[in-house]
Amino acid sequence: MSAALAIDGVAVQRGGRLVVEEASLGLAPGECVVLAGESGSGKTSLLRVIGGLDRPARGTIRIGGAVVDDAAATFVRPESRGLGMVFQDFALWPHLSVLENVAVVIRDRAGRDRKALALLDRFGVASCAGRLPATLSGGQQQRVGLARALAAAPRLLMLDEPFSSLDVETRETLRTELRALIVESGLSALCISHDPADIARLADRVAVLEDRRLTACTTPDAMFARPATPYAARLAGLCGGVRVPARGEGSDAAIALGGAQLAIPGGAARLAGAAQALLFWPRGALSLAAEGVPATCIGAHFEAGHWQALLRLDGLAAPVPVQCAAPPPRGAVALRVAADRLHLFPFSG
Ligand SMILES: Nc1ncnc2c1ncn2[C@@H]1O[C@H](COP(=O)(O)OP(=O)(O)OP(=O)(O)O)[C@@H](O)[C@H]1O
Repeated sequence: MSAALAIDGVAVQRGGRLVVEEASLGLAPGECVVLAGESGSGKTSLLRVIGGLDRPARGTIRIGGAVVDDAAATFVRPESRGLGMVFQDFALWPHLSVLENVAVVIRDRAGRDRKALALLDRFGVASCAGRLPATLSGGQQQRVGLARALAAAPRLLMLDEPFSSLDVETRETLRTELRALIVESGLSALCISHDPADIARLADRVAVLEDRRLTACTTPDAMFARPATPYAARLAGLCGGVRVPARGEGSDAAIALGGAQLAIPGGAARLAGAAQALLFWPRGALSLAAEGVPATCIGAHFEAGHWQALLRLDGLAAPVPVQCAAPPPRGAVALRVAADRLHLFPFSG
């Protein structure tokens, strides 16, 4: 079966400069890929090119196996690409009712309103059918946006930060609904987001735009186990991001943490000669113990079912949160560090 989307060697230019130098990515039918990257890294620019709103400077884009743009003579217009698009700002037509916003996209005129109403019902906004978009809440407008994106029976759904302007609860509900829709309908989706919660709930794989390149697309668990960059470590939900002095010692890396020296097995290669490292760790790799790295507990808070103690360590500007069974007393504590679970990146800032 053809890939739902295949982009090959795509470069994108905005305002006369290359914002994406090289992007290659394939999406299998029924797969959801989250496209992440820092603000300004070119995510929207890449989505616009796939959607046919702009042309690539180089490369080839295929949808369902057919070339829709080859940066030369071949160009299939956006409305003929079989895409459903959902935008951050909803982009509903303000002068049309909710029902009309969805119905107008349905190609087959027979039973248009009935089909539009069924889609609105699926997203829980059928009761808003006669209203204008401006009279709806953000969450309701985004539900209408999803219904409209599906109305043209797309092969591929493209979403540009679809939940970013919604409150936490609506965001969580819509994420779950979208995931269910993708799984049940077999739709493929490419969703721009830099929210780790979107990755956790939606992504089969994650593609990251960094330094104008799309890095290898990987599953969320592989990204958690072996993040390629500090940005990927944050996205994957690892803790930390603290900067420490470091040096190579044979094949290991020796880091200074809170006045103690720790050896990270096999860390020298990852350090690549840098004198400082950025450290990340999975929750649980740092724990309070009877003996270990000296630290000072400055307080604790309860967070989603467990306690987090805030520790100050010598030489670190920011306090380090550490999960614990009960809040420890303030003052001197010791920290056990599972050095083999630390992730290390060279830092040269
Ligand atoms: N119309 C434009 N003309 C010139 N430059 C542009 C235009 N639109 C975007 N850019 C620039 O292209 C780069 C990529 O922008 P883009 O909006 O694709 O990034 P993004 O990753 O989607 O960012 P964000 O997460 O903030 O939405 C940025 O440096 C931006 O300033």
